[in-house]
Amino acid sequence: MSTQSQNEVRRSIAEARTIVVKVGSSSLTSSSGHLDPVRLNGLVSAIARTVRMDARIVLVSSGAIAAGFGPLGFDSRPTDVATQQAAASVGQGLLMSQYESAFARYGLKVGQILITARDTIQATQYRNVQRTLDRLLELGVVPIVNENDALASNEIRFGDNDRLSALVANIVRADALVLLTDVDGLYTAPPKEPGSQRIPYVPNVLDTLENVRIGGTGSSVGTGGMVTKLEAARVAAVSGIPTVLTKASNAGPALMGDRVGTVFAPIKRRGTSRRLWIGFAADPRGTLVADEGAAKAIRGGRASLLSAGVVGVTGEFSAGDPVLIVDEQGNRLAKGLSGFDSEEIPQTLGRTSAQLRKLLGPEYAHPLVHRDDLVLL
Ligand SMILES: Nc1ncnc2c1ncn2[C@@H]1O[C@H](COP(=O)(O)OP(=O)(O)O)[C@@H](O)[C@H]1O
Ligand SMILES: N[C@@H](CCC(=O)OP(=O)(O)O)C(=O)O
Repeated sequence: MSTQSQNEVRRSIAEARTIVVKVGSSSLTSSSGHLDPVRLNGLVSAIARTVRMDARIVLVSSGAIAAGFGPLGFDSRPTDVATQQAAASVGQGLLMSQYESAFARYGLKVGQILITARDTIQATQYRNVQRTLDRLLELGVVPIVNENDALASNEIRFGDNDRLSALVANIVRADALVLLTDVDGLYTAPPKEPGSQRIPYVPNVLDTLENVRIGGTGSSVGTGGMVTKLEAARVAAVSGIPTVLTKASNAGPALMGDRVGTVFAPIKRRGTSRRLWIGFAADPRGTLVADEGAAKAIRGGRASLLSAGVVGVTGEFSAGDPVLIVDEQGNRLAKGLSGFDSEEIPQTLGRTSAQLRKLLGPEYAHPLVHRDDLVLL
């Protein structure tokens, strides 16, 4: 895919039909960390204007914990997981109630979707989330997504909503991702540092960003800082989706394609939702080790992984489960869906399809990972 100019990327955002807008806690709260209705209303007004111009918007909104800790009598955002979960449980309803009345002023309905990381990992759940989001959009509803903080277990929590928003952009096959935060884009260093400058355009977010220093959160309420926003922009870029990162008060101009914030160009053409799930969301259940020849074929693209080129297997999984494919040095090559149960694999290793047919029967004469089920990393 040839590199697009900044203007082209901004125009594609202005013309996007389906857009995922992510807003961070720091953009919805006052300096004391409590939910700020003025900021929330400003965002809703920008989104409503875009929806009126026939766009479909999914809003990924943080802010449940921020909305909940005040009513529970805490002075500041809690730091332990159990109290954060309790605050999110109280705050999520309050957050939705504010969104519901703010969008109602523009005649728009909202629908709440709370997602855990597991919902993006398991294929059936992923499709379920996809079906609900698609239907809400068809019905003209603005889906409002947050991580299901009250239930998310600590080990596999997103924690921030940045990466979740990039996965949601994949799920709804979005044309653009808009990341709204408390700074106007990516800077050459954390913006509080004197001399740091905004970077208006990143043509390839996979390149090392030379002379850019990325730091964590700048507020007492934000979670991932710039690190997770860049991860989100990377996932979007390799999924064929352009991203604009800017401050929440610039939501309107960003959605119009104006030169605010930082835009990240898409790098690859958009894959199918299923391949994107395999590549980004699926949690590998085991590992297959490819020999030198197979590793080369896989790196070249469009090759299946045959049992003849596999020298090792670890993990317990069933046919259809996601697996990681590595070379003999342990370098990650690809993710794919296994064609066999893990316990069937040892007897197939090193054998050609003809040998498998003869030794084990015709049902074994197929690739270990078919190329349609394989995504390069
Ligand atoms: N190079 C950088 N450019 C811009 N912001 C940066 C950079 N490094 C760190 N940051 C910090 O990232 C913060 C935004 O992330 P975060 O606080 O998690 O916000 P949100 O709540 O919107 O997710 C900014 O306030 C800023 O202090
Ligand atoms: N899901 C949490 C969001 C956690 C968080 O602070 O995320 P972010 O502001 O996007 O870095 C909440 O609603 O409070």
